[in-house]
Amino acid sequence: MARHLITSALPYINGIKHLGNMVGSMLPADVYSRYLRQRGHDVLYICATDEHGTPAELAAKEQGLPVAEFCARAHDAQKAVYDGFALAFDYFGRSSSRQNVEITQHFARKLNENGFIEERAIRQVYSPADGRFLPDRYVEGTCPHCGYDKARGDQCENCTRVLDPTDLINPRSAISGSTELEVRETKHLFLLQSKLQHEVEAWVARHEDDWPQLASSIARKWLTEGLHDRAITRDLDWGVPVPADTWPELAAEGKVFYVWFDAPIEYIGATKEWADQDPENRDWKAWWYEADDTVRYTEFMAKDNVPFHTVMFPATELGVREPWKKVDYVKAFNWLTYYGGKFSTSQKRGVFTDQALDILPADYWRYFLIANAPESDDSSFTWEHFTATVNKDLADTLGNFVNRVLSFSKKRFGEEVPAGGEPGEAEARLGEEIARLLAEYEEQMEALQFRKAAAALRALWSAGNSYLEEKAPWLEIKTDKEGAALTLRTAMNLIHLYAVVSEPLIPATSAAMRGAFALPDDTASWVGAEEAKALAAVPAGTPFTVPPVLFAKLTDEDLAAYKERFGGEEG
Ligand SMILES: Nc1ncnc2c1ncn2[C@@H]1O[C@H](COP(=O)(O)OP(=O)(O)OP(=O)(O)O)[C@@H](O)[C@H]1O
Ligand SMILES: [Zn+2]
Repeated sequence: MARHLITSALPYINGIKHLGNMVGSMLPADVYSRYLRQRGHDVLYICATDEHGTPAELAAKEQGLPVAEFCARAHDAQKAVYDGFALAFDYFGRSSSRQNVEITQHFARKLNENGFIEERAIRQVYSPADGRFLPDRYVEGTCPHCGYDKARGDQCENCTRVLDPTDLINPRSAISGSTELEVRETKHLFLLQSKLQHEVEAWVARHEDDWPQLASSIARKWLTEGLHDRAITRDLDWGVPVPADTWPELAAEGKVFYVWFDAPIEYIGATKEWADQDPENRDWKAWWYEADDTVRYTEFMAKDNVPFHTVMFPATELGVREPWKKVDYVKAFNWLTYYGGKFSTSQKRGVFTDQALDILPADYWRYFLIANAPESDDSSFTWEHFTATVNKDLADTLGNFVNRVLSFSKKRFGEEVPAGGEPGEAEARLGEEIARLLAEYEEQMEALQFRKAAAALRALWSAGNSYLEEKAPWLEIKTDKEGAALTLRTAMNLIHLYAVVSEPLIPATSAAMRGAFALPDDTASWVGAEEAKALAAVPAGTPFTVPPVLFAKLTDEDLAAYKERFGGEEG
C-alpha cells in the first residue's frame, strides 16, 4: 500500500466551469483517486476554489456583492456541481481560508530570510478619481500590439499577448472609467526566481523523464527562456495580506500577495483545512512535510497551468528551504475544444458543467470525457460524437447487456441466480480474455493513460456481449436448460465484475449494477486476474433484481435539441 497525494488545478472562483475545465483537471484526478482507493491505497484527494485576484473583485462588483460574500456563494455553487459530478474529494477548500493565509505568509517570511524576496519600487497606474492604484484588469485601454481597444491591463483578449497596465494606450479605469490616470512609484515585493534558476533546473532534470512529454517540454521551454523575478504583491483589498511583522510599511499600505503566489500554496492550505476539521485523526503535515519517501504526489492540470506547477511553485518550495513535498508526477492535458473552437467562460461558448447535469446524469459525461480526454492532442467535443458514444458504448454495449441478462434470467429462472452445470470451454476462454483485458485496464490506469484505460474497460464490456452472442442462451434454453443457466450465471458474474471495475469512471451506474445482487457481505473492491477469471463471485441462489434502464438511448431529436440549445458547428 502506498500513500497517494492527489491535487487538481484549482478552479477559479468567478463562475461555473465548463466541460474543458472538468476533463482537464478534476475529473481525471477523481477517476485516478477512485481507482487507487479501490486497489487499497491510502489516498488523499485535495482541491479548492482559487479565490483571490482582480477577476474575483470585478465579478463581485458586477453582482453588487462584497467580494467575500461573492466568493462564499460562488464556492458553494461550484461545490454543488462537483457533488453532482460525483467528484470524491477528501476536501474541497478555499484559497481565502485562514489556513492558506498562515502558510502563505510563512512561505513569504522564509523566502525573505533566505534572500529570495526583495522590495523594489515600480511604476504603476494610479487613479486619483478612484483613490487607488489600478493593477491588472483594473485598467483597460488599447493594445499596443494589435490596436484592440478593450485590452485589459494583464492581457489582450484579441491577440492574447500578456501586458502590463502601463503598456496600454489611452488607459482608463475599469472601476470609474476615469481617464485621468497617472503613473506613480510604489513598492512591491519581488520573488527572485532568477536566483533559483539552477536549482529548479536540477530538480526538473531529476524528474522530467518520468513526466509525460507535454509536461516536461513546457517546463524545459520555460527554463530555457529563463526564470524572471516577479512581483508577488498587489494593491488590492482581497488577498493574503503581506505580514506586518516582516514588512510593516507594505502591510500598512494594504498590500496583498498576488494570486499566483498563494494559489498553489492552497494545496497545502486545503490539506490543513481538512485536518483542522478532525485534528485527532488527521495529520496534514504527514502528507506535506518530510514526506518525500512516504508519499507519491500526482498533480492534474491542463497545459496552461504547467509552468506554474513544474517551475514556479517548485521554485517557491525550493526557496523556502524546508522539506515541503514537491510533485512527483505532473499529468498534463491539452485542450478540449467545442467543435474545434475554444470553450470560453467569458463568451459562454460550449457546455457548462451545471447545464450538463441538467441534461443527463454525471456518468454519461464522466465516461465520454474520460474516453476522449485530450491527452496526446486537443480533442473536440461535438454533440454528434457525444450522442453516438453514449448510444454505442453505454446504452448498447454495457446497459443493454446488463438488462438483457437480468431480465431474461428472471423470466426463465426466477429471481435468483440460476446454477447450471460446470463451466466449459467457452467460459474458460472468456475467463482468459477477461483476465487479459483487466490486466490491460490496470496497466493503463497505473500509467494514467485515461483514453486507453477507457478503451480497455469498453473491451471488457464487449467481451461480455461476444460471449452472450456465442452462447445465445435464448436459443440454448430450448435444448439445454442447464447450459442456458450456466451462461446466465456467468454473465451475471460479469455484471458484478463490471460493477467493481467500472466504478472509477461511472460510480452511480456501478452502484446500481452491484446493488442488483443481494450479496450479504459484498465488499469486493477489486479482483485479481485469477479471481476474475473464475467469474464466481456471485454464487447460484443469490437473489437479484433487474435495475431500471442504466443508460437511455439518445435520439435524433435529442441531438437536434442539444445543437439548437448550445449551437453546433458555427458556435
Ligand atoms: N478547454 C480546456 N480543456 C482542458 N482543460 C482546460 C480547458 N480550459 C481550462 N482548462 C483547465 O481547467 C483548469 C481550471 O481552470 P480555471 O478555473 O483557471 O479556468 P481557466 O483556465 O481560466 O479557463 P477558462 O478561461 O476557459 O474558464 C485548469 O487546469 C485549466 O488549465
Ligand atoms: Zn492585442
